[in-house]
Formats: sequence, C-alpha cells, structure tokens
Amino acid sequence: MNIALAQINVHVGNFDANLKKMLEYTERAKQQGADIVVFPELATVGYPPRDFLEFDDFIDKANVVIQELAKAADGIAIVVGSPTKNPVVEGKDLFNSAYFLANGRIQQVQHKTLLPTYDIFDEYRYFEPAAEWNVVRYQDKTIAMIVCEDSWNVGNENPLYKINPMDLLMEHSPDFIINISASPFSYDHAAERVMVLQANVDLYNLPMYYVNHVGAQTEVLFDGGSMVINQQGEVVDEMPYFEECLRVYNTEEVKNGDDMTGERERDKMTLIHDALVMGIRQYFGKLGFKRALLGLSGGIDSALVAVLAARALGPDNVRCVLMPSQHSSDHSVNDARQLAQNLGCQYDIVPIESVYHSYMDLLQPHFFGYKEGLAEENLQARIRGMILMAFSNKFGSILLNTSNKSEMAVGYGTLYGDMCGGLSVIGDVYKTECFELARFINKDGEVIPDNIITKPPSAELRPDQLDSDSLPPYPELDAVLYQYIELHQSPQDIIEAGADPLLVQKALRLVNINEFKRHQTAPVLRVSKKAFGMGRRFPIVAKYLS
Ligand SMILES: Nc1ncnc2c1ncn2[C@@H]1O[C@H](COP(=O)(O)OP(=O)(O)OC[C@H]2O[C@@H]([n+]3cccc(C(=O)O)c3)[C@H](O)[C@@H]2O)[C@@H](O)[C@H]1O
Ligand SMILES: Nc1ncnc2c1ncn2[C@@H]1O[C@H](COP(=O)(O)OP(=O)(O)OP(=O)(O)O)[C@@H](O)[C@H]1O
Ligand SMILES: NC(=O)CC[C@H](N)C(=O)O
Repeated sequence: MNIALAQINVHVGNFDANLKKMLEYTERAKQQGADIVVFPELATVGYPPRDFLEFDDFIDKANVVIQELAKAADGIAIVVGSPTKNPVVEGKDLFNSAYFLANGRIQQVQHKTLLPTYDIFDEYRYFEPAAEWNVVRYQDKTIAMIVCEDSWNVGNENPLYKINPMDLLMEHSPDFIINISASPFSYDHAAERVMVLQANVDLYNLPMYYVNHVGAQTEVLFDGGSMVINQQGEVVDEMPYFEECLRVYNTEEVKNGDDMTGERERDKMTLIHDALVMGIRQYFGKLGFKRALLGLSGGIDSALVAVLAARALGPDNVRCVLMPSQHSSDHSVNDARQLAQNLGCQYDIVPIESVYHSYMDLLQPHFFGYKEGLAEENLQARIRGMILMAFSNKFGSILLNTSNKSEMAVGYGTLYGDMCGGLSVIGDVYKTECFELARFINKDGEVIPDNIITKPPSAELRPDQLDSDSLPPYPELDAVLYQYIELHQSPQDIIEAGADPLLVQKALRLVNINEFKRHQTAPVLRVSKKAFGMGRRFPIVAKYLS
C-alpha cells in the first residue's frame, strides 16, 4: 500500500482555499500512485480555530468541505481532520475527528480522546472526548487512525490523562498507525515529538505515519516535520521544516527503511530564524498586507526585526524610520543607516528633537516645579510611536514591534511608545538569544553592522543611559526569567539553583507587576514552549511575588 503524507499550510476559516488545496494535493498523490492521502488535524478549518467553533455556520462549512473531499475520494482514500457535531445533548457540542473518506463517501470517523487544554491549547472548551475506538479496514489493511494528543499518553505515564486511546485501538490488531496532528513549533519541540512518537512505536511495535501542519496562524507557528517511523522505532523519513510537502511511502519499503534520526540537524538559531521569517510572512500574507515598517534605532532589537522582515517580505516591502533625538549617538544613526543599506530597505530620517521641545513647552506650565524623569524620557518613545503610526496609516503598512522577551518580561518598554505595533516579532526571544540570533545572521558575512552587536544595549532616552543602569546583566536576568517563565520554578528553587536572591526577588516582582503591559501588547510569534500571549494567562490584579 502507498500512503501519501500531505504536510500543508491551511488558513483558519478559509474554507474554499483549504478545499482547493486539499483537492490539488489529493490529485497529485493519486498521480504518484498513493492509495491513501493524509491531511493534518482539523485541516478543513485550520488550527486553532478557537471560538469560531461556536458558530454552527462555521461547522456547516467544514462539513461541506468533507462532502466535497468525499466525492474526490475515488481511486484514493483521504484521511483528514475536521470537527463533528455531537448528536447528543449531553457534553460538549463537538468532537475533534479524523475522517476516513473512500469510494465517494465517509467510510469512518474516529474522534479524538485526549483533548489538550494547556498552554495555547483549549480543546476541552469545545470538544467532547471519544467514547468509542474503532479501526479502519481498507484494501487488505487494518488501520488505527488517531489525532495528535491521543499518542501523548504513552505507557499511561501522562498525569493529565486517565485513559489511553492507543491501548484501546490496539485491541483491534491494526497493521499500522496514521496520526494526524496540529503540533506547534517551539525550538525544542521537534526533538520531543520524535521521542514521544518513537516511544509509541516501541510500545506497540507498529509503524506510524505522522502528518503535521506547517505554517502560521497569527502567533502559533507550525514547523511541519511530518514523519514515518518503521516498526523498529526508526525514523525512516522526516519532512522539511517550514515548507509544504507531499511524499508517498510504500508500506513494505517503510518496513525495511534506514534510520535517518542522526542525520537531522536541529540547530536552535536556524529553527528560530526560519520560524520567525515564516511567521512574519504568513501574518502579512494571510491578512492581505504587503508592507511593513519599523523604527530602526541602531540597536540590536530593531536590527534583528529589520533583517527578519526583509527576508520575510522582501527588502522593497520594509521601510525603516530613523528618529534620532538629542540623546542619540552619531554611531546609532550611522549603524542604522548602514543596516538599511545592507538590506536594501528604504529608510527615512525623522529627527524628533523639535517635536520633543514643542511638547515640553506645552507641558511646562503643568510640569513646572517637578523634577525631570520618566515622563520626559517616555515622551520620546511616544513621539516615535506617533510618527510610526502616521507612516503606517499613510502607506498601508503594518508596524512591527521590536520588544524582546526580556524587556517584555520586566516591563522595560513604554506603553503607547516603543510597545506599539501590530505584530511582535522577537517578543519570545530573550535578549541573550537576540545576540545569538544576530551572530547567526552574520555567520556568512556581515549583514548587521558589527558595532550594533558589540555595543552595550541602551534605550538612549537620557544622556549616556545604559540598560545595565536599571536592569541586571542580561545573562543573569535571562537565566532567572527562563526558570520562572518557562519552568515555573519558585523563587526558592531559583535561588537554590544558584541565582542571586536579590536579583530573583527583583526580577520576579517586575514580571508580575508588569502583566498590565503585556495585556496591551501585539501578538507575539511563539518560538519557545512558553511565550507571552494566548498560552500564558495571568491576572493583572494579583499580589503573588509582587
Ligand atoms: N497595573 C496597572 N494597570 C494599568 N496601568 C498601570 C498599572 N500600573 C501602572 N500603570 C500605568 O502605567 C504607567 C507606566 O507605564 P509606562 O508609561 O509605559 O512607563 P514606565 O513603565 O513607568 O516606564 C517605561 C520603562 O521602560 C523603559 N524603557 C522605555 C522605552 C524603551 C526601553 C528599551 O530599552 O527598549 C526601555 C524606561 O526606561 C522605563 O523604565 C503609569 O503611569 C500608570 O498609569
Ligand atoms: N532613534 C531611534 N530611531 C528609530 N527608532 C527608535 C529610535 N530609538 C528607539 N526606537 C524604536 O524604539 C524601540 C525601543 O528602542 P530602544 O533604543 O529604546 O531600546 P531597545 O529595546 O534596546 O531596542 P534596540 O535594540 O532596537 O535599540 C527600538 O527597537 C526602535 O524600534
Ligand atoms: N493538537 C494537539 O493535540 C497537539 C498536542 C501535542 N502534545 C503536541 O504538541 O504535539
């Protein structure tokens, strides 16, 4: 039997486009001799559809796609994920299902049992778990068809779940497993995914055909990495990351296929770079925007965003605005200009000093007698935000936000100032990782002027200001932030692991008291297992560690 895995990029709610793409892939698979073509979890509607699932009309449209695909299942069977209405009143309204379409009709539907409800996942909000587990008979094979998380309770060791749908399906003695997934990207997830799937194969001694989404849905990125694992638990093929792909596998050849696990390079910076480029490109593409703009300061954060945007959208579609103030050093303007020239992006120089003085004159009678401080510093960031939004309106471009994860964590950014923008590109990349990413970008020759990478970070909002005046050194700060944000460790855990107690207290307090800022931030492209945004939910009004 020949099985085609179709690693595709669908678009949430774009039913016509999703159907058209699946019909094209089905035809291509058929021409390549496939007996079955497999599409990812919820491929009819896109993942995650979130509260669109609460609209009957949305589900009806998904059902139309299933009916159309069933008609195309002629001489080839189609496996595809789609929501199903729950016919009984009890429980949630929907199931998250794998459809097996063959001979022009729906042959079988297997619902998902384990409904991830953590981080960016919210499946139990909408779906009822399966209560029946059946295999599919097709040609001379018996197939276990499962949806993503159903393979993540291997050996019943996942404390989230009391049931194991894999065990239940195995009672029917299948010949192999087809797994349709929506497994999002984080820089360490591809390796984890392989381990979990291999553990299943080792346990059940069956080959697995695993297909994943590729592409971006707002902030959630999918790397693909669909794979085939033979009965011995060896990965005989893994599809490319960040691109659509169709490959056909013969079940007999898979049995004897060679292990390619060791050949796969998963360099963290390559993955983050490619994920962010894809994320920007698809955010713009799926919304119908072409052009981006950003404030280019001569610092490392905006430099990184400029490079990533130019690679995602083409340098002609990225406009950089240099807005020096009385506190900007000459080298900042020169470095920014040099970068824009290296990239081939249009740049404008809009000095803000005169506007700043106008504001100060305006405010002078009201601020008279008060010491200069944060209000005056933040005014500069806000003037820049205003100018950038004027460019955005005038030229129909989306403003890219340039805050990094360390700053977003501790509230080191000005509301309605440098925190403005429609998409946060590096909001899930710690400052220390920003330096690594900049060096990665320059590995084959200088793209980002070296001075931008080597000079000490500064907001340049007052004379000779350095980030280190008000923040601990980034390597120490980032280590503590990682332990708190990603690993959910307590202050005691972090201190026992070797961190300075005062730093821990200060950093964790800053993270918590600045929750209000993150509620007003653009969506953040997610590259780690815990990004600011939909997968990290905290109350603003809280007293914990603050
Ligand atoms: N819980 C809460 N809910 C809602 N609003 C709350 C609030 N707590 C304070 N606020 C309000 O927020 C205001 C303070 O926020 P905001 O005006 O943003 O200003 P603020 O956080 O006080 O200052 C911005 C910080 O970011 C630094 N910065 C600025 C610009 C660039 C960079 C950089 O290097 O990238 C760093 C700057 O040096 C300063 O430390 C207060 O005036 C208060 O009204
Ligand atoms: N002189 C400037 N010209 C243009 N944009 C600026 C300027 N200064 C700040 N910005 C914008 O505001 C953002 C915040 O920058 P700031 O210099 O305050 O600190 P930063 O977070 O270290 O960023 P960067 O490393 O990009 O300088 C910058 O990324 C940039 O988009
Ligand atoms: N859609 C899902 O069920 C995905 C959950 C799974 N643990 C993964 O990330 O691969």
